[in-house]
Amino acid sequence: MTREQLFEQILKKKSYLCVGLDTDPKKLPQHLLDTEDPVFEFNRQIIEATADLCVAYKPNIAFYEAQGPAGWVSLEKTLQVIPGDIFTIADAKRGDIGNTAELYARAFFETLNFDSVTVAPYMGADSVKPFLQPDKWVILLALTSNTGSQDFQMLRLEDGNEEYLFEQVLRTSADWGPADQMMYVVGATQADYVQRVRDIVPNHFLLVPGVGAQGGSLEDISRIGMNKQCGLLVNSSRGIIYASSGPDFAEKAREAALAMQREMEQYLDQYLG
Ligand SMILES: O=c1ccn([C@@H]2O[C@H](COP(=O)(O)O)[C@@H](O)[C@H]2O)c(=O)[nH]1
Repeated sequence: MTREQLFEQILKKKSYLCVGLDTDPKKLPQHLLDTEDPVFEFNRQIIEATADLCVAYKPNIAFYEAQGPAGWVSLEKTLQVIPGDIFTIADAKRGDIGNTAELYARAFFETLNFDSVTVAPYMGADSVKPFLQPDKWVILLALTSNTGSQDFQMLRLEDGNEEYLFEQVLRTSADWGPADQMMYVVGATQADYVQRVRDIVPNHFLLVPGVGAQGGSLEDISRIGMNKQCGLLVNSSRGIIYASSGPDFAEKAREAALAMQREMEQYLDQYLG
């Protein structure tokens, strides 16, 4: 999917919501457990209930890998029921030497036909370049939402500018490819630093996890992070897909997604540059 197509969807749906399909077999509603593929059935109903409210789905690959071969089957079937105009993100956090990275890119872009994949930039340019493909996106971890982001990302560099390491990561990696093939992960819990991110990458899309269960503010991230093409995909996983654990799970997921979409509609009116 191109940047223009993504922006078109954002304007059409008045939403920059990404629904995280972090489907944990242990958290599935009881009544789905005797279906042929409970994980797929759960995802199918979540997608049916939320597809008109979101512009992206982000299965976190760990939830599928942990199930062995059956998990990959559930993931493949899930991708087949996601409407073609919705952006798909393989949250896989890969990163390896060039020839291995090529195989990761093939796995997610060709075999599974995802639009994008998350990658850790720690191994540098050659580990990222194989993901720079036409109409596909690489989403680099920049400033993550967890407390461990302090350990490395927030280290001050002794380079005279006293920049944080995450700023150097943004500055260097922004030259690896065009802004219409690269996004950055920036946690919603990091609102205090989002202006610093925007000072370095004003035009890139940011994938923003960490609202809802992790406590990040949708308002703050929208006010500080939005650019002329919105430039934000805000993810919520548990807050939407586990809004209820009962037979009404899909209905409650829709209500949670609708609440976020309505808030996003306001921010698009207010902050779209
Ligand atoms: O910095 C990061 C990078 C990735 N994630 C992932 O996003 C979702 C968040 O789920 P919630 O249930 O909405 O908290 C999950 O897949 C994480 O692995 C992140 O949280 N922070």
